[in-house]
Amino acid sequence: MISVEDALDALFSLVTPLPKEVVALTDADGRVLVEPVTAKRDQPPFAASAMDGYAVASCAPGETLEVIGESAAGHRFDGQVGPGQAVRIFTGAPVPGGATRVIIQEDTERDGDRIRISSDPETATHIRPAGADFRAGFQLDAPRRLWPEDIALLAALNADRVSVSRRPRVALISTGDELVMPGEAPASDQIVASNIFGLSALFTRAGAECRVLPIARDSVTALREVIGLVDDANLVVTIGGASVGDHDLVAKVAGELGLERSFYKVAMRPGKPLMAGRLGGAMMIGLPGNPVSAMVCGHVFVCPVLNAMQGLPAEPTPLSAAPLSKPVGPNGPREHYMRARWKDAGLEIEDRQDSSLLTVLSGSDALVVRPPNDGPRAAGELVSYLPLRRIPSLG
Ligand SMILES: Nc1nc2c(c(=O)[nH]1)N[C@H]1C(S)=C(S)[C@@H](COP(=O)(O)OP(=O)(O)OC[C@H]3O[C@@H](n4cnc5c(N)ncnc54)[C@H](O)[C@@H]3O)O[C@H]1N2
Ligand code: MOO
Repeated sequence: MISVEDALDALFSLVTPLPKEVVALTDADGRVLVEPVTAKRDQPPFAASAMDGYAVASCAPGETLEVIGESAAGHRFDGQVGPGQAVRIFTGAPVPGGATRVIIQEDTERDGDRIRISSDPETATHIRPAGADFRAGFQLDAPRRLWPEDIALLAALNADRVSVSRRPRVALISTGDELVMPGEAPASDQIVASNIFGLSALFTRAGAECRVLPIARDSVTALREVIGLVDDANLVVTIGGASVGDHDLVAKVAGELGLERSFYKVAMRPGKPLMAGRLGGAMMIGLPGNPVSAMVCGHVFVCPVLNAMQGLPAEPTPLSAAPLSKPVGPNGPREHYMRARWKDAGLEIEDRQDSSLLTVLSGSDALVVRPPNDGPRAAGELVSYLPLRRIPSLG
């Protein structure tokens, strides 16, 4: 058995980065930008008003000024504003020459073409200088995964098309006589295949294009046939059949088909019977069948591999630190990824850690990572964790 760290290194050494492609900005969310994008002009391109009000050269509390024109967003006022004068202005409009500040309209009283400044106007200038957001030459660096906020920035940079990594093509294969697809009627000794759907959702979020192949039944012929359906995948992920039972055929069949095995078995919990190698032109990762094991390995191994394929740095999924809200006993010899949820400003490790419990995983906020042979930990002690849910605004 090798450590999680060594397994990740071995996986990264099997990765071939994918070529780039150009996509419309509307298709770029979640993709990995591989070429930097540079601003060709300042934003805002002119000094702009931050408020609705009046642009003035100067004014004193209680003074009366003459309104000589209007500057609206998209319609600048071309003249100059001088002492004793004001230009009606709206949020986002260019500030006219000569103006030093914008008086918000709440601090004025309008009477025909004159305004009277209140006795106590706000002192802020309410002017956004040209280039306050970015200057011509500003660069959005690559490689980076594009989030909605980056898409907004790219649009502001006037990029309608961007260079991103091609999506890794992932073929997902479930194995087992006991499995039926969701929606089908299971026999009394069958269950519904769940892993591929969770994994496919996870990998799609990691930028992959997933193809779910038919379930491979527990026979050499069936498994060979389904593996034969993999055509242009960059990564083949099998689920189940990885352990030592009589019906666990993945290692045997993949070996017969020419798998150059990199490693088998990792000192972690859950996820011990993980296998990886190169099969023809693709990388192969054999995940354990237990649903929680498969998902945990998806987070710990497959997502970093997909990131590296897309040109991101070959790095483990970053961990954070938080206090425990309840004590936990000592850990065994394998690195343990324990399901936990936020409680009382800390992480509470779930009592039930069996790797078949999807209800526990689905209700968890984090995987607390316990190093091999870690001692007991008291409430309040800091532990490392891998966050499972990252965007609170999405629920
Ligand atoms: N004698 C030993 N037995 C086991 C060991 C061991 O070291 N020695 N390791 C255990 C561990 S740890 C795990 S994890 C499992 C992994 O087994 P496999 O990868 O061979 O998986 P299966 O036996 O095919 O299935 C395990 C479990 O998961 C269910 N399953 C499988 N595929 C799916 C799917 N797509 N969706 C939902 N559920 C699935 C399957 O029905 C089984 O219940 O081995 C232990 N045994
Ligand atoms: O270690 Mo196995 O991956 O369930 O629980």
